[in-house]
Amino acid sequence: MLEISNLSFSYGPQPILKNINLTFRPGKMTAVIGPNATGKSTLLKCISGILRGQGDVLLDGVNINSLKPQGIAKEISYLSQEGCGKAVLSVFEVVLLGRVHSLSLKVKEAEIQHVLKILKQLGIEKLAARNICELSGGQRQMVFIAQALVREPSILLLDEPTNSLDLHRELEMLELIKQLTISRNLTTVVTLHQLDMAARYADEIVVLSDGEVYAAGQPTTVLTPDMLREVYRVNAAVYQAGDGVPLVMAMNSVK
Ligand SMILES: Nc1ncnc2c1ncn2[C@@H]1O[C@H](COP(=O)(O)OP(=O)(O)OP(=O)(O)O)[C@@H](O)[C@H]1O
Repeated sequence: MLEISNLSFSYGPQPILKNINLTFRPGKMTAVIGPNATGKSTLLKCISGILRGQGDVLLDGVNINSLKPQGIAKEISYLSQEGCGKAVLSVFEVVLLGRVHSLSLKVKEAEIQHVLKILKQLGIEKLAARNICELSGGQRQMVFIAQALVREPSILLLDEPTNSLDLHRELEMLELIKQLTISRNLTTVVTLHQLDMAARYADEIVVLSDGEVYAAGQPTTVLTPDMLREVYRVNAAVYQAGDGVPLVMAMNSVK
């Protein structure tokens, strides 16, 4: 279980995260939503140990800041929004780097098979020998997701994982993340801007507003016209799909 207790963080004088308290459970996928610049990425960075705030991030009761970097890397996979820079690496090598905590100079056959399996699972095995920087934005995104998954973490943190993906790939990706969350009992936290996708795939939704938790709970209780007006400043109706999943129909921005 992942617990965040009284977490606050600031880059400078302005507080970005303000006294956040949340619990994320194994086998469940949580979507963190909210307008731009409300602190979603910062929250994931604090959970992953990249940033240190005030308060506690507890993994099964252990403060992650007390773990060594290898210990954190073994438990937590974090997919950031940042790109690959200018690295001259093949797709295979990029994904293999996801196993860095268990690699030695001579790469074992089992590690190679691990990488091949995840490439196949994501349908990107044909890209294995390509240079990462020569791929399209969507292909690159798939590779970094493969890198996050190949680590076999217990906590999976994905910052806008469906960025740059077409609609088919987007659905495929969220279905895979959901399926892995259940089958591997992962504690999965994703930031998303697509509210209908959050409603369909997340077990719980956390709404961040100006660095604070505005609401947290099941999609049907969190996605309301009031929340959309107050947090997103849009007038919207919320319908129900045939299977009961909320559907957000935004109508206009609130002036
Ligand atoms: N490295 C940094 N140094 C200073 N300020 C930063 C830094 N990174 C982010 N911020 C600021 O912190 C605030 C929250 O940023 P963050 O990236 O967490 O928001 P977000 O909710 O993920 O936004 P988006 O939906 O646009 O990706 C913003 O005001 C941003 O400008």
